[in-house]
Amino acid sequence: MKLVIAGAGSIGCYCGGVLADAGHEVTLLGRARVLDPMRQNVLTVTDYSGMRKTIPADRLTLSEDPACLSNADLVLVAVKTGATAEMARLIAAHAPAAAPVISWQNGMENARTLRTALPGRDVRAGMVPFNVVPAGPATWHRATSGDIVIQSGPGALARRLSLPDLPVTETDGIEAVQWGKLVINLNNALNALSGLTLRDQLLNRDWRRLMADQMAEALAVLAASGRPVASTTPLPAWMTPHILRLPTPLFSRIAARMLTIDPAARTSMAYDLDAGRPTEIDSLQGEIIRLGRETGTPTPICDRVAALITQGETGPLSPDQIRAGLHGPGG
Ligand SMILES: NC(=O)C1=CN([C@@H]2O[C@H](COP(=O)(O)OP(=O)(O)OC[C@H]3O[C@@H](n4cnc5c(N)ncnc54)[C@H](OP(=O)(O)O)[C@@H]3O)[C@@H](O)[C@H]2O)C=CC1
Ligand SMILES: CC(C)(CO)C(=O)C(=O)O
Repeated sequence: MKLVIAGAGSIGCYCGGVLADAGHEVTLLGRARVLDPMRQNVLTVTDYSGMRKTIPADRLTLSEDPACLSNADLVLVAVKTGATAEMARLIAAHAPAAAPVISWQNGMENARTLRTALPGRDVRAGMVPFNVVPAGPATWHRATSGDIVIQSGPGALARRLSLPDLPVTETDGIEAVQWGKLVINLNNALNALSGLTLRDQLLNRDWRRLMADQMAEALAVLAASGRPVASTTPLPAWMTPHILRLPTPLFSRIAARMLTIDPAARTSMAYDLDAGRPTEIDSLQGEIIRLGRETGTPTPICDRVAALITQGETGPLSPDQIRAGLHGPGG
């Protein structure tokens, strides 16, 4: 299949590399600062289990020119939320109308944005559960596990994309899966503000309590608004806050898989915050805050975390420093 990855960054380069290695014709549409090191060398993708693949540049099409979208049988969108509207405009201008477009992005609004800009096209939401971090020039490392899920539709796309190293499944209930992922992604901002790796954050009970309280707040909002939530981890969504609050030795035993993380892994928002790039806070905490207002459900922790990020706080902060600014029941 001819795949154009619209947004060559962590997710795009990792998944693009694995798909190209398996024989797909992959085009990476991205920035010169990302593509040039690949042109000079190879694309390397690695994972937590020791997998390592090197894909020579001549096995890929690397382009900064959106006209490369005209070559797509399928477009996989992997830009950050703030860049989706512009990417949607480029897809509308260049990609064949028959090429399905799948969002491999976090948050609820990306597929909506793409659908609005691409009326009549097969636009699907998707969910990437795992973390990918840059690990050197032209090298991306998958730090956690999980299978990609896409919204079901014609063309057996999941089967055609799925690989042993990159399983992809389809679901009729993608909205619930996306909400389940959003609840997990609320930690992106806490991780960014903590200055810690995900593993060190998870091994600290004060951080886990704050993560749990924020997650419980979001689950209450989603229940009040009648939104479906499907867990994207081996634990049911409602149980996760309780597990997070356990003492560390018990948590480490019960949630061993949560801790199967590369020691250096941090959330995608941590990289954005460190680099001074816009964050996805409005499509993560922002979604919960908006639904909280609609349903009259308090969201003090999401309010506080969103305010810190929006005001330009870069941390590192402690859980107590974050709680210190809380108003209402979470404080
Ligand atoms: N990283 C992760 O572990 C995970 C990320 N996700 C989600 O996946 C999505 C992508 O995240 P991630 O891979 O981390 O993002 P990155 O920021 O690493 O990659 C996106 C890349 O796309 C580039 N880009 C943006 N607009 C264009 C354009 N018009 N033309 C060409 N290139 C463009 C960006 O450049 P520039 O910065 O210059 O705009 C950037 O290099 C997000 O929604 C994220 O939440 C989901 C699961 C895990
Ligand atoms: C870390 C992970 C996989 C979950 O929060 C993620 O989605 C991200 O980094 O954006």
